Amino acid sequence: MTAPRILVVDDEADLRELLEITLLKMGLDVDSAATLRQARGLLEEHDYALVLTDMRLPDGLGLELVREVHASPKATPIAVITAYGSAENAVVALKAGAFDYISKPVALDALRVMVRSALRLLDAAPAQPDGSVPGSRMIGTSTAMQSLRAQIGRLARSNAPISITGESGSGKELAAREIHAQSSRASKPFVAVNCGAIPETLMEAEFFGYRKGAFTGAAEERDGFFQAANGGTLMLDEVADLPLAMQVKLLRAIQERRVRKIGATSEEPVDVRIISATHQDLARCVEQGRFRQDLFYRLNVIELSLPPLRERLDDLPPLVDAVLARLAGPGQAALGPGVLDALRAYSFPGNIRELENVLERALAFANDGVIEVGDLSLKAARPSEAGREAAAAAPAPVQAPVPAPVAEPEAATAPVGAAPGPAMLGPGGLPGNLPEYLIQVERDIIGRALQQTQFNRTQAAALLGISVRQLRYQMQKLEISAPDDNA
Ligand SMILES: Nc1ncnc2c1ncn2[C@@H]1O[C@H](COP(=O)(O)OP(=O)(O)OP(=O)(O)O)[C@@H](O)[C@H]1O
Repeated sequence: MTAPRILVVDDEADLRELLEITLLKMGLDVDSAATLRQARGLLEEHDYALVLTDMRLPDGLGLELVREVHASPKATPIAVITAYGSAENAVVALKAGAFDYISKPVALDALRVMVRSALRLLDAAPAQPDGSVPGSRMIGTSTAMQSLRAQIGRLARSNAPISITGESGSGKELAAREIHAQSSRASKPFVAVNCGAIPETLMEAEFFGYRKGAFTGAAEERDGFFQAANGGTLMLDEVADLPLAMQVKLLRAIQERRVRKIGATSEEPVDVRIISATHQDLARCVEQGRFRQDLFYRLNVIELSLPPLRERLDDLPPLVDAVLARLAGPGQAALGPGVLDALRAYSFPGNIRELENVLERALAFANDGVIEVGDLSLKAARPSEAGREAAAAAPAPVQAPVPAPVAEPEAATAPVGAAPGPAMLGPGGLPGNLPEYLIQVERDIIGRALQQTQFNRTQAAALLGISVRQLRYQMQKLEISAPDDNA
């Protein structure tokens, strides 16, 4: 078997030699070019597992080569070597389709890590003609989904930071998992962090870890999210909720690709691909001074936008089938007449997660596994135009809005917004299980505050006399999520 072949493009003879020797020692074949012209000639003649190019060459910019190689059907990964401190160049190259970048002076360890990562792409499972990938949990064949799949396939072949936007429950985390699973990092961990749910005082320790004895209670050395995701992907969910002080530290970690545990004297290298997600408009957060421009620039290298469910209603039937099969077993549940139309007419502010919750609840009411329109209990909040028409045509019992649980659907989720009922009280009117009862009381109160404020978390927190961060933390803990967030 022939060794994978790498093309090094650099006009500095010393650096070229250093790169050649390092790659040869890794058991790879290496070709070298000192100019764009030579590189183009070699690219026509051979197939490469990776192209590694300097940004400035005597006859043009490495960026031109990035664009050409990225646009070519061979889809060869191409990485750039950037001058020290020129973060802008790195971002421009990643936006143009570079697989990754490495800064000068070239750290050989980091170079080896990057090269191995590119080589793993050679073994990546090829997508089906419709863009789907074996083992994918992502359902849907609508035009929007096809385009999303194609984008995911392309993004999986790069290490560039991605910023995923989309309404709550529209599949941002699933898309991030999919990118990871199709990438050269698939065998390494995928770590998802909800930035809004970590108390501010614990953030640094959670992200970067700590040394034993670094602070009271640090009985053992502990890794943070960065170390846990090393070699893999770190998903920063609800990234807009990061406090400004933490944003500075995060930017440094991303730029330097190194982190320092609390209490440590030295930094350690980390190789992590960052995917961030938010349902907020990050650019607006920057305008409002709530999010740092420089971090936004680093995270937002490539944007992936997820369409809301109501804009891809063609996916509703396969999604419903898949959810019912998962909840009830294959072929064990079905929809009665008019149910699909009623679902189509609903606006699904909580998107696919809400669809899952609606069907789970409906199944509980359904006779013999057949869901009727009346079992759906669709919310009255903000129905779409079509929704209003359908509601007139097929009146379903409409309940007050109920926050949807955030946990995986298979997790047990008590209904929120319902006061703890007499069933929870034992002899003498005392709760038979105090902790359970108190959890239920808290869920009820938070649910009511959210309903009263139309799910505006800032107002709900003010009503309850707690901070928004505390509210988010409690919501996460108690598995409460608002179908739409106005906070
Ligand atoms: N295309 C899809 N096919 C099948 N299931 C999906 C799809 N998209 C999302 N889901 C399911 O919907 C639920 C919500 O998805 P996910 O958690 O990825 O959304 P999210 O946008 O990250 O939500 P949030 O904004 O609350 O963080 C999950 O159970 C997920 O598996």
